[in-house]
Amino acid sequence: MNMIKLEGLSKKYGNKQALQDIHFTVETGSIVAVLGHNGAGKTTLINSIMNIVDYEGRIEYGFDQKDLYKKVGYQMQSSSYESEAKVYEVCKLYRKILKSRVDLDQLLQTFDIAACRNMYVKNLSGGQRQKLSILLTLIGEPELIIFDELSTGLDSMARRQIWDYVKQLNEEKGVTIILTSHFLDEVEYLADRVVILDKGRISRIGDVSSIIREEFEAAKKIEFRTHDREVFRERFGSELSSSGNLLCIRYKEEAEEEVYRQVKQLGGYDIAIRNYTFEDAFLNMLGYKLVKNGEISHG
Ligand SMILES: Nc1ncnc2c1ncn2[C@@H]1O[C@H](COP(=O)(O)OP(=O)(O)OP(=O)(O)O)[C@@H](O)[C@H]1O
Repeated sequence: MNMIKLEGLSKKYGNKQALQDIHFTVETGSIVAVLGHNGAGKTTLINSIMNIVDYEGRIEYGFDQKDLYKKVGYQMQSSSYESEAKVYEVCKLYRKILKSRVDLDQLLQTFDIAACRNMYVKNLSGGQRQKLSILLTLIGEPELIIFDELSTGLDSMARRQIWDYVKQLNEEKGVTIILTSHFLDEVEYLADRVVILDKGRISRIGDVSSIIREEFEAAKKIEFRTHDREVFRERFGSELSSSGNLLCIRYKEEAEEEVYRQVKQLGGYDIAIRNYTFEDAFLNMLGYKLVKNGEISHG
């Protein structure tokens, strides 16, 4: 069953074509990541789904469209709730507006911010604010939650924690999730399916695992250090690449033992055999490069 179906979605701001002919579906119970560099059209796509901007094309919902704001929880990039208010007051306000009966104390405990209930929102740390903004999307007990840049600005501990909350919500409560992201590790950890936007168009769509398989077939990689790169360059030619201090050889799975033996024999050390990741696939297919924190930009 589909939660969302987009057919020929396009959006222009003046002369600027922000989205062009977007087609895809979001299955109920799935996690779909929309990935793309700055300005690729991610927020415009989400705003169209939320009916916040006008657009051309068609969006079908797996529920009555008049219930959009009841069925969908939307965590926006910049939190719009009142930062001069206290945490518990904001939660109560949301519960009242959404006519919800959800147990706020329990939610605050789940998100590990019960101790902050009487603090002003403006005094929360970045991670606590982010947790609060996720908590607020849950008050209406939505069937679909949209996270726009789920973990931007968080440290690595807080990111992991937030990812686990999101996974739990999806697995235990069956909530459908759409998230936009710049982060490949986040997409690989969370998403069943990924939609890659490039300048307002879909450049690739598919399951995370099939994208990796399609990009690398049955290849794996062996990474290692060496004091003599030249000898490896001569032996492995174009199958050899380097990343910082490491050398990497791409090989077909059946050649594993032989490649390992040769790397050792030629003086490779700190040897590790790895599967290709979504990050490898993404960089390979689009010529993106990684910048700080694993964020992506056009190479
Ligand atoms: N209100 C607007 N008026 C004019 N142009 C806009 C407007 N909003 C977005 N754009 C343009 O549309 C394109 C897509 O923007 P959008 O914000 O959807 O991208 P994004 O992928 O969410 O980017 P980011 O990762 O930086 O948030 C960009 O070129 C942007 O400059």
